[in-house]
Amino acid sequence: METEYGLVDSEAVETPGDEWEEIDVSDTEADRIARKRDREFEQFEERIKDADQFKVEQSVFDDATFAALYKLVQDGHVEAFGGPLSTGKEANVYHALGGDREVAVKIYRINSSNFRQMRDYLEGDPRFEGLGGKKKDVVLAWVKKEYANLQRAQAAGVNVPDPIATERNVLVMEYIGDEDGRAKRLGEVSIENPETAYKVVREYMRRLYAAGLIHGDLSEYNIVFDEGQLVVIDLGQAVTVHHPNSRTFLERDCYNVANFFSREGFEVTGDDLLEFVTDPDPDPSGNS
Ligand SMILES: Nc1ncnc2c1ncn2[C@@H]1O[C@H](COP(=O)(O)OP(=O)(O)OP(=O)(O)O)[C@@H](O)[C@H]1O
Repeated sequence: METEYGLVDSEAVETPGDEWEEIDVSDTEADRIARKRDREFEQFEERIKDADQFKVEQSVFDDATFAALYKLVQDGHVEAFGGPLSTGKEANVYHALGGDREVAVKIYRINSSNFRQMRDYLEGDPRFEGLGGKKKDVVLAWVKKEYANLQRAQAAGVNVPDPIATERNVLVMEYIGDEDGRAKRLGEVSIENPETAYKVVREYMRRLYAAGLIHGDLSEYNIVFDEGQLVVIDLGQAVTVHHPNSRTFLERDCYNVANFFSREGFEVTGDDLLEFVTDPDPDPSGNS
């Protein structure tokens, strides 16, 4: 069954009828179920490979990635895939229909991922102690880290996409955007009141830091504007305060954010922002 989204509807995977299955008397029920599942998976893989939005990418998605997508469909987290929202070096992000809402599906590439840099970002993180240097393990840990970071940020009161599920190298999260497309980045909109926006971002950074996390790549590119709200995205590289370079990452985030808002007409320095973010009891009325 074709859907407007492409065709990865689990319902659409034809279930073979008994008539074309030759029953081998030596088969156990478990064997038959396993064979049926294999066939359904093969059909799913063929359909997804043929879907327009994946055509250019099929060479980079290995069988294990298709199996992960299939599992997410079976578990009801994804019903049908839409088009790509972003095609990056490490991952592609696709729009999709979830069980009851629109979702964003971020698929990391195992092979072309810059896993050495990923490994560096995982260093010192008590959640991933003992992680070896194998490329696949690093990428899979990274996906789990991104999911855990979203959960932690959300619990700390930071507006981030709701994390929904992970499976191997795939992360499913809430889609931030509307029928016209993904939410615009802060750098793509004209900000009416930069001071208010700055204070929201500043408070998000403080909450994140108080929860032991530093975004590590925060700028106008990773903050989006959705229905009057600012939402922080891309928490994959966010590190815990235990990371040996956490202070450097925090300073960089503060300078990037402060420079952006200064360019937008609200004068603030990276040092002012750093002081606010690391102050356990800051004065919220302060302008810095
Ligand atoms: N939950 C989401 N809802 C809607 N769009 C999203 C979502 N997550 C990511 N995107 C879109 O995909 C783009 C890339 O996502 P993200 O920054 O998480 O991935 P990335 O691989 O780190 O990309 P980049 O290398 O460009 O930083 C975002 O800029 C945004 O446009």
